[in-house]
Amino acid sequence: MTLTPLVYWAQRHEEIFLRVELTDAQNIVVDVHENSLHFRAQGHGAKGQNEYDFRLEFLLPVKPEVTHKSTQRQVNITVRKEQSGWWERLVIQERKPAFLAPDFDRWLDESDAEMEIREKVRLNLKTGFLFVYNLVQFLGFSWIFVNMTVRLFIFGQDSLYDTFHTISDAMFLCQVLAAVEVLNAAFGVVRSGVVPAVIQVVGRNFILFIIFGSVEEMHNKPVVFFVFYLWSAIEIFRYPFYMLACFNTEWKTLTWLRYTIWIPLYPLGTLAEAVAVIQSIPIFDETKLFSIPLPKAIGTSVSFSYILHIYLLLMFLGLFINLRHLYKQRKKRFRTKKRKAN
Ligand SMILES: CCCCCCCCCCCCC[C@@H](O)CC(=O)SCCNC(=O)CCNC(=O)[C@H](O)C(C)(C)COP(=O)(O)OP(=O)(O)OC[C@H]1O[C@@H](n2cnc3c(N)ncnc32)[C@H](O)[C@@H]1OP(=O)(O)O
Repeated sequence: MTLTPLVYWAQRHEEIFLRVELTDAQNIVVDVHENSLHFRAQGHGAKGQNEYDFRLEFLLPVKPEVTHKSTQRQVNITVRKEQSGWWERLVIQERKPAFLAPDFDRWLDESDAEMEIREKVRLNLKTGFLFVYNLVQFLGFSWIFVNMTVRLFIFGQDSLYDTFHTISDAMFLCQVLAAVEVLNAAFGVVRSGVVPAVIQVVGRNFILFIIFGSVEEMHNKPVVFFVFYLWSAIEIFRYPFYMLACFNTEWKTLTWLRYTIWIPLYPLGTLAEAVAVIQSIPIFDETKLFSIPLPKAIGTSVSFSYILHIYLLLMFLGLFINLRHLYKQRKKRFRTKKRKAN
């Protein structure tokens, strides 16, 4: 005897979902023809182990291709609508068949489904934007790192003296773009802390634009090489890690590198930046660049080097905040991974 199983349904603008209440279904046949669907299978349904069968005459045309997946408890069928849109009911007859009921687990009304579409579009746009941003930064920092490495091999120590002239344009571009990371954190585009991102971006750009960019005497100092090399050494791992994260993918070695090599690089990078600041102090004193003029009664001007002394203190505060942040991120990442593995 052929029986009818219970069938639950829900829809989206593009597709129809059917859930057939049959456990351990076998020999499943689902035929879709113009407006109709015919299902046949053996399994355990409301009337025990038997052959179950049903037919639906859809309200509007559907595409002939159909996908179905059988789990231990049910058979899930997805049918694609011929034209995107919202159906006022599933079947052509106004009285719905007795075996058919709404699938409240998947049920959305039209406005909820539209919101779901908008959310999907928003997510796709966000992923696309982040992927392109990370790709551009990866290419920029890779160019910097490879260029500096090749020049070091070819010109040896001499290459330390002309880093600014050969690399600074690319570094300016990458570091200006890095301001996006502060905005991403501030507007919740990514789950980063705003304070660590501000410290990172403002800290580096201060060194790049004020200490190196505006003081010509700093351009041919070897410290530029060390600062640029240490900055780019982390970024050639960090950005590809983010690129994979955009697609919820990861490569274990890359994840390990992203969350580990900051341990030596961050203190070394801060040290190199501090050396640059210290080397620039006498130059600022001498040239009076950026000095703050005072009223005649008090004196001539306050040298920018006072600000630099304060900045040196801020650097170590910033270093502490970001080391703590990176340590927490590392612990969170590897703890979650271990838990998932157990
Ligand atoms: C206004 C007052 C300013 C005062 C300034 C004072 C100056 C202080 C100076 C301090 C010294 C600075 C020294 C420094 O410049 C030296 C160096 O950089 S040396 C080189 C070594 N450096 C590093 O290793 C640091 C590299 N930078 C970073 O790691 C980040 O910039 C940092 C903000 C420090 C941390 O990153 P974040 O908070 O984003 O952590 P995660 O990477 O774990 O990300 C969290 C989650 O967000 C996702 N995410 C983040 N960004 C993206 C992206 N672009 N695309 C896609 N996804 C992204 C990420 O996947 C994580 O997701 P989940 O939680 O799901 O895993």
